[in-house]
Amino acid sequence: MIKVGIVGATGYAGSELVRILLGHKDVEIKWYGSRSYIDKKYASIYQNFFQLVDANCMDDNMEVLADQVDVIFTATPQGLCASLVNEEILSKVKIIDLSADFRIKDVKVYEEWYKLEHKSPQFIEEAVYGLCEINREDVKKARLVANPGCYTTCSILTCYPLVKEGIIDPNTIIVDAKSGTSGAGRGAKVDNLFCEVNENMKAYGVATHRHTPEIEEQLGYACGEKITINFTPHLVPMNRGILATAYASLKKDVTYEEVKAIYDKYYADEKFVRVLEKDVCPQTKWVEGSNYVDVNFKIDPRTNRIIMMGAIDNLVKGAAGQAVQNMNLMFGLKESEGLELVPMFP
Ligand SMILES: NC(=O)C1=CN([C@@H]2O[C@H](COP(=O)(O)OP(=O)(O)OC[C@H]3O[C@@H](n4cnc5c(N)ncnc54)[C@H](OP(=O)(O)O)[C@@H]3O)[C@@H](O)[C@H]2O)C=CC1
Ligand SMILES: CC(=O)N[C@@H](CCC(=O)OP(=O)(O)O)C(=O)O
Repeated sequence: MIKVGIVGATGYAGSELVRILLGHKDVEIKWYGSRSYIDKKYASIYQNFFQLVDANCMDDNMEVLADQVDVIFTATPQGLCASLVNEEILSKVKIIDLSADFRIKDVKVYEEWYKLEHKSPQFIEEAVYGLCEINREDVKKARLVANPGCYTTCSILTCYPLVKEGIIDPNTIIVDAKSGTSGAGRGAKVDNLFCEVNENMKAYGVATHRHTPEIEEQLGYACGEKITINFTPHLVPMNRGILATAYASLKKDVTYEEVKAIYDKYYADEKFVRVLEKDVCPQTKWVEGSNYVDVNFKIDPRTNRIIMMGAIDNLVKGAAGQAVQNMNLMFGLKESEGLELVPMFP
């Protein structure tokens, strides 16, 4: 059995890790880390785990944790993993960080967009960006994985094949994305109160959202040049789900069949990416509770642009599910172990 510790098990991403890992046949959760609930029963915080989890919450002492487990998931605020990790810990355990601390290769870009000083820049280079469909072979060898952001997972996988194949001009990409409020975590914030979110929709982080450089960096690797894009997130009155609609100019005339063949080239063998049938638009409800990414596209001949669409569950493929997918690769397990979750509908 693989022994797992979760730092930040009491957050939304951490509790989703618990939900998924309880159904994973090769895993035993040894450590339910928390800052505010140390020594409290984990199942008293999330009663959905009543009679399923007997453990108490523990602190976030990674030094101690590293002697007791094989892998640590850090599902904690930005900066925390970088402030706790060190060479001794990394020599004993694998780390999958759900925050952004090791996603961006240029530390100056990270510090500028996150308004934080990076506490462990020495590990940035070796960290593998854990988007399994693109970096699978590197993830298998990694001891530190930077689990991608939720909007970024959805946006990158939606656009990746057409950027990689040079079908679209990547500098014309505009991603318009919507997220449910669980994307903002469990912490109390006025912006996420019922009256602020219910029956409402709002853009935020316009031209400043920190997922912008992450999308630019990864799509930049795909086309082999630095790119800039527009990314606008919106908060919508749902618990879970992200829908990304991306617009870009086509570099040449292409038919539906040609573009479909490109998506199929990259995704036909990918268990968790479903390229939908012609004219079917992805919906968040069709992926809810699952690790799937549903994608599709439509060519608009009037504007010579293509509209690419993707949907994920932000807590599963956008966070905990992808983290477990990474763990499976790192430990040589079946990539989909524990993740064969059928989407919930309605
Ligand atoms: N929510 C989502 O959809 C996604 C989240 N992520 C990332 O995952 C991480 C967790 O997000 P999310 O679960 O939403 O956030 P939450 O606010 O719901 O949870 C944060 C967790 O971190 C713990 N924590 C906070 N501060 C500290 C600290 N100083 N030391 C130790 N533990 C601490 C909290 O513990 P306690 O409450 O017990 O004090 C809690 O368990 C973030 O980096 C986020 O960006 C990534 C992709 C998607
Ligand atoms: C709705 C909402 O607030 N979503 C979060 C993104 C969550 C995520 O993916 O977080 P990290 O990249 O920070 O790990 C936000 O926009 O900040």
